[in-house]
Amino acid sequence: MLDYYDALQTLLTELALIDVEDRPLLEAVGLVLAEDVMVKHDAPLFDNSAMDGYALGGDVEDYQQWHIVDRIAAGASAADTVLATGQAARIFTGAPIPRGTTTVVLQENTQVENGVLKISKTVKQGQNIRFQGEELAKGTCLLSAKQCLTPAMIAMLASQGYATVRVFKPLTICVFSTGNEVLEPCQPLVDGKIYDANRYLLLSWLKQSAHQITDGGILPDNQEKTEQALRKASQNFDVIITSGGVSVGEEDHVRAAIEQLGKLVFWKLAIKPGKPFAWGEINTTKIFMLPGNPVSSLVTFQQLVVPAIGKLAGKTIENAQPRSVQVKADFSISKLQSRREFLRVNLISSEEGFKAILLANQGSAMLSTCVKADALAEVPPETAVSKGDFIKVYRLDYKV
Ligand SMILES: Nc1nc2c(c(=O)[nH]1)N[C@H]1C(S)=C(S)[C@@H](COP(=O)(O)OP(=O)(O)OC[C@H]3O[C@@H](n4cnc5c(N)ncnc54)[C@H](O)[C@@H]3O)O[C@H]1N2
Ligand code: MOO
Repeated sequence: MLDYYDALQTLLTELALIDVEDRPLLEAVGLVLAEDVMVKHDAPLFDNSAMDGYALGGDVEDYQQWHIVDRIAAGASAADTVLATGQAARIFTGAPIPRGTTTVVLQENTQVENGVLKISKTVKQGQNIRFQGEELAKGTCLLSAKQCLTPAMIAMLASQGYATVRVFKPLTICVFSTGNEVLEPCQPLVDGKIYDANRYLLLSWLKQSAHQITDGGILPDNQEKTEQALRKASQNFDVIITSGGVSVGEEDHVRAAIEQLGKLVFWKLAIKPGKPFAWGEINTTKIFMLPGNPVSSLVTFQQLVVPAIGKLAGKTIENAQPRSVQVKADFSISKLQSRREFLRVNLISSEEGFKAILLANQGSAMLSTCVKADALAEVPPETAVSKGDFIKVYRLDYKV
């Protein structure tokens, strides 16, 4: 059986797609930046006031009162004003400070009578001024390539006057369920049949991403129809994801179909749940085949396919890795397992930091535990856990 981290490394090393395009900022969030972006303008753009108040000219310790000579609002220019010693200008947050300003005093700490300003609290030189370039200097790197664009990055690009940004193209992804037993939730329930959970899990998860997601429906347990549907999908999509029919049963047709159509890699992963997992290619289309049990689908999707999609979407191997944090176990496990376990846990905040509480019902078909869980706690093979041990958890945050 293959170790989880070896499987992850193989996927992240082997997979890459590289189409790029320029997109308006608001159509780029969640996509991966294709090139480094430089600081076009110093930030702040010009020396400006951090507060509503008064800009003061001259040495603040020497003076008790100032003559107000100007009023500068945000958006106005201060180019024509020079404050001499003993002069002040009414000023607002974000407004450019005039030349000669040595400090800005808060309006709450002032009194004005007949155009003369008095200050009720000691002020220091250089207070409440945001200086040009103190945050970012023109010509330095603003954002480095191959990271996923967050709303903060989009805001940063806008603040630098970028209207478009070069990103890796969104992926087109098609999701299928498989199996004669699987029904749509709108269909009447018949003996021996079950309602589809996996396709709804994967589609709703993926639809939160910036990629283009298509519902491929349910494939019957029929070799010819499975092959037909996958051949057609491979002509239209970058990525195909299936669930079910991947293990060793006679009615498991997906693997056989991919073997006919392209290249198949089948893994027995040393993880629980999620042992049978396959991936492959039909021409340039990448295919991921998840095990049918819903929790096995969820675990392999989060721990392997989400990182693989990240890499295909342009991320570096490092940025595509799933992120774990260390928390204290609030449970013990003495029975050793040969496979690495991903257990559904709640994370509870305590005085010693976050603790992982093990949920009941860890069976690989028990989806209700996923509804309650905050994270997947990892227990390495042949490892016991004692209450208070630090363990790795992967948050169940449904990100792509
Ligand atoms: N002889 C063996 N049998 C099984 C093995 C094995 O190694 N030897 N592995 C077991 C493990 S572990 C898993 S996980 C499952 C995975 O099997 P498949 O990927 O072939 O999945 P199916 O057999 O099609 O289905 C398994 C299970 O999940 C239900 N299912 C399938 N699709 C859906 C769906 N869209 N929504 C909800 N539930 C679904 C299906 O009805 C089955 O109950 O194989 C074990 N067997
Ligand atoms: O490993 Mo399977 O995924 O136990 O259900």
